[in-house]
Amino acid sequence: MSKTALSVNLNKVALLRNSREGNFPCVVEHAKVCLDAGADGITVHPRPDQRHIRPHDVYDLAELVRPLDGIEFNVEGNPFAESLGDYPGFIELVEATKPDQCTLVPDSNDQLTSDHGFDLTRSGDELRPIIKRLQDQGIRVSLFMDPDVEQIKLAKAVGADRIELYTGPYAEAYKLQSEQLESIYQAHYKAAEAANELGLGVNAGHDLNLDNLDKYRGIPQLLEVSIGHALTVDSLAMGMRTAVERYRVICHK
Ligand SMILES: CC(=O)[C@@H](O)[C@H](O)COP(=O)(O)O
Ligand SMILES: NCC(=O)COP(=O)(O)O
Repeated sequence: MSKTALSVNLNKVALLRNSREGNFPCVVEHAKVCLDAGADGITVHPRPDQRHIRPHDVYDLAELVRPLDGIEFNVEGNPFAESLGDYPGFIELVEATKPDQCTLVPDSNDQLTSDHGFDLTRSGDELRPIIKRLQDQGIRVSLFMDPDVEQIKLAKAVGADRIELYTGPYAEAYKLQSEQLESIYQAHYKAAEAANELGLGVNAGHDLNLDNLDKYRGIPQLLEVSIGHALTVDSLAMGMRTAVERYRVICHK
């Protein structure tokens, strides 16, 4: 099994920082801790309401990661998110910071968190020029998708480089050890197989943790997982360096 890149999502470090004036905890300093501990990349999800990641975080992290060989910066968000206050609009922010990868996510501004993939039968035509516009600037484009083979075929048709499989329902089924766990896992397995056959890279994320990650690594040719919420909670108990090392061991075995 080839290694899976671990991209640490720092949204929740920013959430804690935003709960007081000032810059404590510092997002960039925690990115350095994660990278020193062996993370393969950093992910952020700048939302228009700036509940956690703010535009300057994206600039700061792009500057930190850019010179680091083999380390990637992944910026996730709603491609149709418009400017709001000093939030410049998602695509504008991505174009200004030029991350290695941009993961487009169909989130509305009022969502608590990301909870579904794209329906490309509805948004595919709108996404196609956005995908090309980012790719023309050297940015790899990934689409946040549910494990639906027909939708995965549309992701290829609109020109995506990769998909990110939304693992929320898998994580929930794993936590409950529900009867649906194996069927959900098989749906992800089949979606990844279809993506690989189409030449789409496979990423995954949302609610992955130290319990459910090992099983999920059985997904074929899983290139990257982005993990933030559970890893940050784990960091409260064991420290961020140890937490990242624990996730890295699973990702790289
Ligand atoms: C797309 C996804 O599942 C996560 O990348 C997302 O960043 C979670 O967003 P919150 O951290 O705002 O819940
Ligand atoms: N794309 C998933 C991500 O970046 C982090 O999701 P979570 O681990 O915070 O649920």
